[in-house]
Amino acid sequence: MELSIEELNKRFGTKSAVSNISVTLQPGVYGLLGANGAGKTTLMRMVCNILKPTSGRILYDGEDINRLEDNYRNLLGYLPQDFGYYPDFTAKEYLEFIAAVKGLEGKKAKKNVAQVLETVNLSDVAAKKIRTFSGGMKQRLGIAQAVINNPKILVLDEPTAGLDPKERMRFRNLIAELAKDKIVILSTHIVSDIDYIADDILMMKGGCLILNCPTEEAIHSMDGKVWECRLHQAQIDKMSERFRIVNLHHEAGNEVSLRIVSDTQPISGAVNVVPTLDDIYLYHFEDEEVRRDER
Ligand SMILES: Nc1ncnc2c1ncn2[C@@H]1O[C@H](COP(=O)(O)OP(=O)(O)OP(=O)(O)O)[C@@H](O)[C@H]1O
Repeated sequence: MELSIEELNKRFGTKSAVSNISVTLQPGVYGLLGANGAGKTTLMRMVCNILKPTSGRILYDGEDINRLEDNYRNLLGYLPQDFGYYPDFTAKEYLEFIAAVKGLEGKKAKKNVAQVLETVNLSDVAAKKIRTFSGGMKQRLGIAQAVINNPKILVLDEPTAGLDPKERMRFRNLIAELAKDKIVILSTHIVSDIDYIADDILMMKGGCLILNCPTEEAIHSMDGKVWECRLHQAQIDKMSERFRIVNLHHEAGNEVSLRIVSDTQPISGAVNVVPTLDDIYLYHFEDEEVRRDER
């Protein structure tokens, strides 16, 4: 199974939201990272064939997705950012409704509804109205509707927005479990959402794909660029003007320990440390709003 995105462009008037993206996806979890407005949603909507590209094409196993029509839709599961649910439906009613929309009927629909409720751990509350659900429960219901047809391609747009740390962890485990034999694309601007579960990192900036490689490789690309040092409180302002500070921790006696991303040693005495995904994000998005780990 292969999804090939070829020279994909999307313009809104004069605004280029997605610029010339080419990437081939195979089963695995792809973490789509980028700041707000980077073009993640636009790319995902094109992958789901909801939005037509200005130019370029997307092929599923060599066939243009436009030609596959309903067959392609049946392969897809999509959790949009603004996932709309019906507050007066129970979880079960809602999933039965989605199953019908997706063309599942009778016993098959019943079986799949029960199965996905189990998978997302909502069986106990299947008969409760969605309006009584917490944010995390609603997001899990969102995942359930996306996977009800056992899709080959699962597209999740900012699926952890509004979740508390415990829900985020549960969510990560759920995705890892669901990802088998699927192409999963998960967009986020929160690095920790994809830490551990993304096999590959796709990083977007200003509509362009600026990084496309296995997560391990992306992390190793930062080898020798992440530093730690201890400084006096009074030196911090100067350092933060000159360098990208990933982390800052106040120690005893007016000392501060700093984690810095820099191509060269920022200050004598600074030592190289093992990089993380957070460091990569900051390295590439120094000029933009940085929303890192919200654990
Ligand atoms: N329908 C539209 N009309 C005009 N401009 C649009 C439209 N949709 C998106 N854009 C613009 O395209 C750019 C990319 O938007 P997109 O929503 O894809 O980014 P994103 O990375 O998903 O950001 P976010 O995390 O905020 O959702 C933004 O500048 C946005 O304002």
